[in-house]
Amino acid sequence: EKVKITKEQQALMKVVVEAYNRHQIPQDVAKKLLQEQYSEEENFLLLTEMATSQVQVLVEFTKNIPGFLSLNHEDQIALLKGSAVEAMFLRSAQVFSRKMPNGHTEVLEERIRKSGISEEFMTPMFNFYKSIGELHMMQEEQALLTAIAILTPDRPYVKDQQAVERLQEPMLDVLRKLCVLQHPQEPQYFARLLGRLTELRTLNHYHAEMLTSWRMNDHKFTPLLCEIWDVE
Ligand SMILES: CC(C)c1onc(-c2c(Cl)cccc2Cl)c1COc1ccc2cc(-c3cccc(C(=O)O)c3)sc2c1
Repeated sequence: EKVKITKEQQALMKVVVEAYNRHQIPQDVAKKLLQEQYSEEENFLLLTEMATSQVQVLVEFTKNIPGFLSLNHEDQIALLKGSAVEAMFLRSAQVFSRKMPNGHTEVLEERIRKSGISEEFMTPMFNFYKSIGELHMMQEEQALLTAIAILTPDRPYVKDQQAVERLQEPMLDVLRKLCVLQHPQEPQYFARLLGRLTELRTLNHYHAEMLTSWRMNDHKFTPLLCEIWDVE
């Protein structure tokens, strides 16, 4: 049957996409990736600064997701803590797939590869970046997929999962319709996007180990990252 995005679905998408585009890492912060030198220490410090800036951006974006601020306050925190790493993988993946004009892509890869992350995490991490790049996602899809990842009901410590489901479902609905309308030649496209969310869950586990090994080598994080990742 003819798929049609309703007026209210258009409005929901508009709010999410505008919030996604409005809240970005400040360009002077992103530009540092190109300027500073390349020691493992310098790479780690730069990536820590990017992640800290990204978490601030993520909090502002999340506050603009319709209904999020009406959730139970503890659940809001649980959703942010539970999705931060996934949202940052999605965000940094877009840097790779966007093929940044001013060489951010190579520089970011170089810095991630030389920041004290052990080899075993590089493969799954860069496989994910590659699989996102191959989707050539539109910004509407990126914004909605990030909102859907944040609104995952079964994160640890979420009390009212139904309330989160009620916010996530309309996002999934409009993303499904958008995929059908934008990728008519690829009926499985929506399923491929959701498959990325499953891949992100596995990256959470790798990331927890990355944090442990950084801490074992006495790497320091910022207070915001310590809070969101429950370290120190
Ligand atoms: C604490 C730090 C060492 C760390 O620990 N784990 C991770 C991580 C790594 Cl490695 C990979 C994936 C996820 C995480 Cl969470 C990180 C670094 O996380 C980040 C997070 C977001 C961004 C956005 C960027 C970026 C660049 C240019 C342009 C833009 C742009 O949006 O224009 C964004 S770089 C960047 C680095």
